[in-house]
Amino acid sequence: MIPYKHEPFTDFSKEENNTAYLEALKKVEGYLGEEYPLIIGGERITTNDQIISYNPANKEEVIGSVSKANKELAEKAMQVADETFHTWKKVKPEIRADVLFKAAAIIRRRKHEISALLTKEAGKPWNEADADTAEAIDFLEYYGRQMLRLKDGQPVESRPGEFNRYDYIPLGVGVVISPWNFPFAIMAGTTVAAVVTGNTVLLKPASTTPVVAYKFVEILEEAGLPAGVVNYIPGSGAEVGDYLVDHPKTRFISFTGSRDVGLRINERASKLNEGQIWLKRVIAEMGGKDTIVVDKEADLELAAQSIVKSAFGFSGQKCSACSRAVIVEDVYDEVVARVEELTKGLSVGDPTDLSNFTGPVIDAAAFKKITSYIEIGKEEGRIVAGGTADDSKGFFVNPTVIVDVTPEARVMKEEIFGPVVAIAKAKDFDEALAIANNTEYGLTGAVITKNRMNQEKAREDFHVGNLYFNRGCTGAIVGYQPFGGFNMSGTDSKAGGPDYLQLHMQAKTTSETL
Ligand SMILES: NC(=O)c1ccc[n+]([C@@H]2O[C@H](COP(=O)([O-])OP(=O)(O)OC[C@H]3O[C@@H](n4cnc5c(N)ncnc54)[C@H](O)[C@@H]3O)[C@@H](O)[C@H]2O)c1
Ligand SMILES: N[C@@H](CCC=O)C(=O)O
Repeated sequence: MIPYKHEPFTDFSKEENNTAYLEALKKVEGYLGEEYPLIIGGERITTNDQIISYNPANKEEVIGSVSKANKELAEKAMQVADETFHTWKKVKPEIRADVLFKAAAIIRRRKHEISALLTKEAGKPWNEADADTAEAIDFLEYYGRQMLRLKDGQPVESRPGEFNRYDYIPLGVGVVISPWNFPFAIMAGTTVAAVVTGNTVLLKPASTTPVVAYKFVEILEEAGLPAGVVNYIPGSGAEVGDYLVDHPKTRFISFTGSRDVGLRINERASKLNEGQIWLKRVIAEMGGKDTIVVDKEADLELAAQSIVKSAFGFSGQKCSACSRAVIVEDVYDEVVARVEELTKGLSVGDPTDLSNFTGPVIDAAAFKKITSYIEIGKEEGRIVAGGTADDSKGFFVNPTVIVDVTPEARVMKEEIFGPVVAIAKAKDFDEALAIANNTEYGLTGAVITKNRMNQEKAREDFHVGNLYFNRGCTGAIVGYQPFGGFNMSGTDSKAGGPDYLQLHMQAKTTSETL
């Protein structure tokens, strides 16, 4: 087994990669508008009620129509997953891991096609789509290897005349609920973590990006995953989501999405339903209001570049995005001026065109929410770049910089999830850190400083799950920067980290008297 190493990103300045991506876009365009059934126990089920997936850069373009599960079909999927659990849990961990390695190999071969589908379905620019696909490969390779490490449990002590063991066994049926913003990586990572540990899965992808999730389930089948281990059941969060979260046979829920839905799931999952004989486990990765702090002793060009890239990459639609910057007053004007200049140089447009830095936001609801926050920002601060939007063809919002806001401003405290960054001034580094900590979230943060003492202060006191020094606050790599946050950012489950798989298993102690 070769050691884990993360999947390299594609260099699109190379002619051959550029050509390959354009060909992949053509391939995807060749299958736009197709219909996709549910997959329950390997059976394809087509429903009259359909979810239509649109291209957010071109509202007229249908990516695909996907059958929509209702409560009855969710119940059928639950029965299948529950039955399949009894056979899948007996399959050796090595074989389960092999399915992941094979799936990684298939995705590697179809890498640009998957990424091109992300460009069309989620509006991801080439580099962002490429990173999403690479991260999915990383999850498969990393979790496969982690399972091989954990398959014989952990060592414990034994006294003379005694043989003690500490093993991990699977939990049961897991409901995996994934978001649209990493529609391949997070959907795939959360699914395979559950699968490789011996559980069966009901996969409910986000309704705006269900087609790429269907392609993933097909890849798992091709890799040899038995029918019924992963069941593909797109549907309404309110109907299918609530039904499965409440279901007495649900053993755990792996959710990634917004704070409000995460809280709802956590609350419902805590209630005992008739026939339920366990406490449901909830893994919840939720929102963020992530800050880059700029110290007075800092590389100011690096600071501005980091803010702009982390705020506006994929139109700020990352839980890790820099949606607030706090800059020490000595360097405030200089950094703000450079952020303004860089932002004004960004091009926004159809992400199929490599020359556009960023594309649309995901849908009409996101467009409305983000533009209404821009209006709030006009009252709370001063807009120095962007502030405009256009939804005539797709949902385009220009990267927006709001400066001179107070730490208590709504644009400084609430997750906007779009290309909007709010900037506040602090009198010194300590005040900057206090402002950075004044949200209910605690996901990512970055500090740009050359002052070692301030860096160490931040290492201790900046209360976020992922803290970065002298770089931006997005782009965690599986196995290198395990990802997850504190407080309202979720259960800090650290996807892509050494403790993640254990969340999908329970430990069993056996003790034999010799
Ligand atoms: N912390 C992380 O790792 C992480 C990663 C990606 C995204 N996010 C967060 O996700 C959010 C954006 O994603 P989104 O808009 O898809 O989030 P969302 O909460 O609207 O939806 C997430 C998923 O939950 C489902 N859902 C909705 N209502 C439900 C219910 N009542 N019961 C069960 N499921 C339900 C949706 O259909 C979707 O599949 C942002 O807040 C972002 O910060 C967090
Ligand atoms: N893991 C990603 C963010 C995932 C949430 O949107 C990052 O580190 O940028």
